Amino acid sequence: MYKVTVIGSGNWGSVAAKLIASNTIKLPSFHDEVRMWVFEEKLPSGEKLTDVINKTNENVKYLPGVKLGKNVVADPDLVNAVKDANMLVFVTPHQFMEGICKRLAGKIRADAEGISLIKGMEVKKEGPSMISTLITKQLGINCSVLMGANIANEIAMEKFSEATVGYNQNKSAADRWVQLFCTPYFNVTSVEDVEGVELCGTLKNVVAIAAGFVDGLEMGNNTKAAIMRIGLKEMMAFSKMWFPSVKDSTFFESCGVADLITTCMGGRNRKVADAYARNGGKRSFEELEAEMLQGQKLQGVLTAQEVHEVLSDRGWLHIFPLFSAVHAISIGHLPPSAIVKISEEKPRHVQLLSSL
Ligand SMILES: NC(=O)c1ccc[n+]([C@@H]2O[C@H](COP(=O)([O-])OP(=O)(O)OC[C@H]3O[C@@H](n4cnc5c(N)ncnc54)[C@H](O)[C@@H]3O)[C@@H](O)[C@H]2O)c1
Ligand SMILES: O=P(O)(O)OC[C@H](O)CO
Repeated sequence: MYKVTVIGSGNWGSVAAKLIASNTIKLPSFHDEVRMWVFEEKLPSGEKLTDVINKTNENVKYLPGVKLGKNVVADPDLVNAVKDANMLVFVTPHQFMEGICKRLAGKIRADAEGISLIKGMEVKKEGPSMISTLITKQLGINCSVLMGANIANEIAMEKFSEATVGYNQNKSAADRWVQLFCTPYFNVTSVEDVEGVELCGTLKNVVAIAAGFVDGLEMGNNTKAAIMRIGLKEMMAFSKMWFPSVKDSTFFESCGVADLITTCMGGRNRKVADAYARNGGKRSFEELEAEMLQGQKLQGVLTAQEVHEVLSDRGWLHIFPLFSAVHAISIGHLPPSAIVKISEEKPRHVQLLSSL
């Protein structure tokens, strides 16, 4: 029997728990109960978020108005939440994963399998390191990934979308994850390319920030399409430079071009970057994030910084003018309008990218 714990309970974490719970209750090889670890916090009412989720079956802070399923049990104790589980679903903002893995090391079942829904990476001396790698190294478990064109609120309303599971070798684990997540409105397929899938999900957040700048400057659809096209080229080039095994075909799955489109049209990174540009860069991302997202977290600004670190370390910044501009603008070194200045570098940029 398989027992599932979801580690994380933000906007996407809550929707993931709902999707999974709708399946575990029907599939005989899974325990009905889905445990969801909650980073505990007090609500303005003075009540604890975990208590309210368990009382109302709703994550009133991160996914208000949506029932999670009676078989979802919120648990504020991380170690207790994972102790019986052999299928671990990781879905927190990426900056918290190092600490979470440290707390989980030695505390999980020996036969556990993991899947990461987290869009983000870490910076190591040798270059970018993916969150699935962090999980595998720190916890000693196999870790697949699930990414896609997945704005959580739309999936919570059961509107049709697709996602991609990325796996390395372990196809039977991938099949089990597909079975666990698939519903009539959430169509999941798998590809043997963990890094490719995870890099798509991670890097599209940087392009989404660029798309938000374009919207905030009211530059129109053609400019936004150009930014998305250049962004996709940089995503592919960056991925293949660091991970040569990444497959071109992965970029045409839901995790690739489809996620890039949805995130540049309707995501949180786009929304906050739009506000940043409208304010002429005078209000920081931190301030806008806190005001506009009410506890939800942006990943794009931090990822742009991480991308900048690994590229500058290698002297490769000039090959990635869009990624570089997003970072420089988001820390206030360039004005938002600099996002289209990359076109001036076009001949060199195109030449460099096509030589990769
Ligand atoms: N929301 C979406 O539409 C969506 C869709 C696909 C993927 N994702 C990805 O899923 C991941 C999780 O995003 P989300 O939308 O579920 O979260 P979120 O941004 O909605 O919420 C932030 C979460 O972080 C928690 N948190 C705050 N401080 C913490 C700490 N110190 N330690 C641990 N947790 C802390 C909060 O309790 C909350 O659960 C991210 O990588 C995101 O890119 C999100
Ligand atoms: O709202 P964002 O910008 O974090 O994007 C959400 C998802 O990643 C879209 O697939």
